[in-house]
Amino acid sequence: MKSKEPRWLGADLTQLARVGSTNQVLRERMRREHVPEGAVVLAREQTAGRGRLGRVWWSPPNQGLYVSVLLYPPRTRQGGILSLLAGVALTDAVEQATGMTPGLKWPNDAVMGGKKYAGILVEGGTEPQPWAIVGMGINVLGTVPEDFPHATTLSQELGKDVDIEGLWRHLAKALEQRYEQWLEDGNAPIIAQWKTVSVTLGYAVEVRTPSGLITGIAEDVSDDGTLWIRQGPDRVPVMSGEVSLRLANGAYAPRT
Ligand SMILES: O=C(O)CCCC[C@@H]1SC[C@@H]2NC(=O)N[C@@H]21
Repeated sequence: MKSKEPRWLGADLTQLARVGSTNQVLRERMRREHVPEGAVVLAREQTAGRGRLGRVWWSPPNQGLYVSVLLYPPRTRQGGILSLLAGVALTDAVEQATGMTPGLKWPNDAVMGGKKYAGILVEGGTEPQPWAIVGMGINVLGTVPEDFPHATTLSQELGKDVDIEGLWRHLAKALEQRYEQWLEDGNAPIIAQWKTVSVTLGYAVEVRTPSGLITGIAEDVSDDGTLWIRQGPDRVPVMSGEVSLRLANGAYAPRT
């Protein structure tokens, strides 16, 4: 995909040294005033970074890219696809910034060397119009503490430092391009790209879903973002959940 300067994403940019959560900063501003689409909040450190499922996102100072972007997806479109879209854009950006192609584990864990280096949290609503805050936390520099054995940083995997500002420039462009591609062409090209970097399809998996544990072979992701698990003659759809991949020894890799 051709790389060009973002035209609207980041035109409204708030850069902060230390915040609780960039998603929260953007949400609070939305409660006070109309915020334009493409508004960005970037921080060098988060003290209460939010992860999926109520977890805390480790966000030490000057080591990561902690960013939230506001989008107003059209009412007629499935906003649920945005977390997969953000994963695809992040992969584009890391590839452009480092020359390495990382992977994506469904729905949107960004992985390199079998470990998670970034996470995506999309929070949204429908009033007064559909909105989505796409929050991305990327472990860029240094190493992760030992109590996160399944996490990593980009520099740890690459064996050299990665420029956080440069990575952000690539990410802003990629996110704008993928979002515009989605507005113009729909879900299919995003899902097709997601599949090319999938570290899920073809694996034996265990998926923790709101309605229980599902095991089987991850067979497909349909254009609406649903993961399909093969269980013998049956195919089971999974709309949301956390995937663990089965390892060679038969155990499931703990969720990242
Ligand atoms: O659990 C996950 O994998 C998602 C982590 C998302 C973390 C990012 S950091 C920037 C933004 N602000 C937050 O509070 N969370 C997201």
